[in-house]
Amino acid sequence: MADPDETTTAAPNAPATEAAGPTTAPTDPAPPTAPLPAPTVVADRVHIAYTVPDGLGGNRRVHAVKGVCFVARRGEAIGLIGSNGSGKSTLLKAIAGLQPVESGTIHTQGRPALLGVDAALMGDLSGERNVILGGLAMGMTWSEITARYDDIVAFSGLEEGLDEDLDDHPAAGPATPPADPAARRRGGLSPHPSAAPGSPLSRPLRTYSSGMSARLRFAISATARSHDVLLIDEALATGDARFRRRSRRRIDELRAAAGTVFLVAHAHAAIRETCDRALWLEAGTLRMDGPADEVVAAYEEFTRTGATPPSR
Ligand SMILES: Nc1ncnc2c1ncn2[C@@H]1O[C@H](COP(=O)(O)OP(=O)(O)OP(=O)(O)O)[C@@H](O)[C@H]1O
Repeated sequence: MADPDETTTAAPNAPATEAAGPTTAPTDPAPPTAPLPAPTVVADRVHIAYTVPDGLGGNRRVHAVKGVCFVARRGEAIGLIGSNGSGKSTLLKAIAGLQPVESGTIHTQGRPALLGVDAALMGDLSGERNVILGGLAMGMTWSEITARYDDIVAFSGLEEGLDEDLDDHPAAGPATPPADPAARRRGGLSPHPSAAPGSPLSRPLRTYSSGMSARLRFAISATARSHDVLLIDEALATGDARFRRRSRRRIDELRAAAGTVFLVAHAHAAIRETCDRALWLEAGTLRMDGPADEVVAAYEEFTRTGATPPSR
């Protein structure tokens, strides 16, 4: 809203001739509101249910998402928070088009990409092979993966040392010799990638800490290509502060490229740092939609005291 004081303080600087009569401000003191950025995802009364065996030979319906409505716009980073089993991952999968809705609709603009590599990555395969697998799962072509492989690995930080992010403070030396990119190229990604022996990327994914595999997953999705709608599930939950900063920068870049980012994370710091808006789901229902700080604070209050915000 325009500040009346501010409007009047402009008048003394106006030329005397103009000051004598009714003044016409050179610019409108209350310019028309800028048009809202274009919607990228519109969820309209979305219900999603699973059918699961009831153990008695019949089936039981699990109503995971109940009548959720929201509009996401270009340039937004939206956190999804809520208790375990509240429907966050289900909603994310539905936005990605991987989970049918029972009723209601989800319209998406452009091409949504879920960090769907959770399902696709395989514990017995090396990190390097999982980069390829994850890239394919993200819809990249073979040549796109080859072209971006080094970026993905660099972003993950896995060749720099396991739990160090070397953005700001290079460690004295990595825990294992870094893979020689030239050697890896000689080995080629097709048909058999070959990370240097001893590199974390040569080890099976199941030997990674949860933080390491989270980094790899995030690196695959975030580096893969620019997305109109990027959906990230828990990727930032386990990264250390420096990795989170790097991730946040990347999310900012994606937003600057006019995409929309959805992030599911139990770590509220990640939501606060990364998102400007948050949706709070509880037992499948959208409890609150608003500025990330406010929604996280209300959710934290709820988890402490059971208090819920006034219904919308
Ligand atoms: N494939 C499935 N088959 C049957 N029920 C499912 C399936 N996936 C999720 N559910 C159920 O749907 C509900 C919502 O689950 P969902 O994983 O979406 O919640 P969430 O908020 O992401 O949980 P968390 O925070 O624990 O990851 C839960 O009751 C869950 O048990």
